Amino acid sequence: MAQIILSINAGSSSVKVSVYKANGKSEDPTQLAEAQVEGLTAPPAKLKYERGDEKVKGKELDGIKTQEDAFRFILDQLTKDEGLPELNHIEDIKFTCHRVVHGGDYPRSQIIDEDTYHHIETLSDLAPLHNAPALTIVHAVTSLLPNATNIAYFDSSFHSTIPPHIHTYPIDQVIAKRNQLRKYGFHGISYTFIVHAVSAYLSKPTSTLNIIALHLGSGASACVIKGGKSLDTSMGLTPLAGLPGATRSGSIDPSLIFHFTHDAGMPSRSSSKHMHITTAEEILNKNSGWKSLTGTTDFGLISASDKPECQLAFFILVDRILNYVGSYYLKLGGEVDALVFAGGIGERGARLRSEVVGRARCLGFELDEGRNEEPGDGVVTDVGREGARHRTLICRTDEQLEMARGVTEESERFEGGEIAG
Ligand SMILES: Nc1ncnc2c1ncn2[C@@H]1O[C@H](COP(=O)(O)OP(=O)(O)O)[C@@H](O)[C@H]1O
Ligand SMILES: CC(=O)OP(=O)(O)O
Ligand SMILES: [Mg+2]
Repeated sequence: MAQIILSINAGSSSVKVSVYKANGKSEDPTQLAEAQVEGLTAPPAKLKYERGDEKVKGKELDGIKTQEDAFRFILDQLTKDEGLPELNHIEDIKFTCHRVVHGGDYPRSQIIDEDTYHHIETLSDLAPLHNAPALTIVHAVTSLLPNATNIAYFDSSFHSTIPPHIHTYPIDQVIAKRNQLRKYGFHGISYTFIVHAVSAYLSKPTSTLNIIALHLGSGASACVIKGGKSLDTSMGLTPLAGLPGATRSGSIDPSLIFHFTHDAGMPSRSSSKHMHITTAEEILNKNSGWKSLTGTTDFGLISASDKPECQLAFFILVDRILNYVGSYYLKLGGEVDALVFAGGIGERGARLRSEVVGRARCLGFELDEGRNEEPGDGVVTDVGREGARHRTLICRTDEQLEMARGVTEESERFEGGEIAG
């Protein structure tokens, strides 16, 4: 009997679910189908579906507003697809992997039992756009797919190698330790994929790989990776810090919010029994970023528009990215194998890459504009000018595949024992 893995990636604006057939421990699982509901922050949500040659793109969906709605819709689509007989018996779904953004101190993936579930719930306040929605999907899976073992993969785990002088905030350390206030960092499942893909592409062992990686999606972050490990990243205690995003401000002067509204410290409308966020957090997480500047969360539209507000948003992102490229280059002492673009904007935003790399020329990064415009669809593509001092790459990151690999490699750690081919 084939063992089926469902890999579920709940982002802030999308839910992506990939279905895999396991091929034993040492081989990558085979993808059978991938469904994606995107645009949850820019309704109507849209469906993208791929199974073999069958492709649906941009189908508008009514009434799909939350990550849970999106997941339920996708599961229905998958189990009803006659071209996907592997999912006709849902009891064959052995593992469901869930991307959980904030994992606190968890250094690696965990089976989601009652304790883990509640621990993830307590971290919801620190990732208000992510943890609670991911748990609604875990909850749905337990009732819809009772035979599946749920495993959480944490975005924060990859950054457990960040040293204390980088992850410590200069505040009272008694309070910092008691309340676990430090930099955690996120997008780590994506950065793990990027490390493996780029080291294979460059034929360099991961332990010697030095890169500056940019994961630019609805949430955007930068990461400096030294010897294959995270040395620093732009997100912090929460995914709000660092680069701006679709609805997030990114880093601002912390005092700003008290000048913005007198209600900053009051509980927000989004607070619930399990998640407590203030008006300040609500404003900075949900009503800022591209949405507040331009009225759209779609960076593709922003990049293509010559409206002044779109130009402003576009160059704000360019500027903030350069802050990290410059400082991370220093942190690597100039020993950089590549600058890597990933995530929806990083992979599809030719104009953004061109503006960023053009300004990083003094560091030795240069683009081949032709390849930048039409990079093809390999997992890793070199878009740098031949002969440039450092390479510039695009990596089509795949968080679902990274989680599914994790399951097949470590299946004996999880309930259900060794994975079969
Ligand atoms: N051609 C494009 N140029 C720039 N950005 C794009 C383009 N196409 C899509 N995007 C942007 O990619 C972002 C979504 O990235 P993705 O990584 O899929 O998001 P998520 O964080 O939800 O996983 C959206 O802001 C979308 O507008
Ligand atoms: C951590 C984070 O911001 O994730 P996403 O970009 O998927 O919202
Ligand atoms: Mg994402």
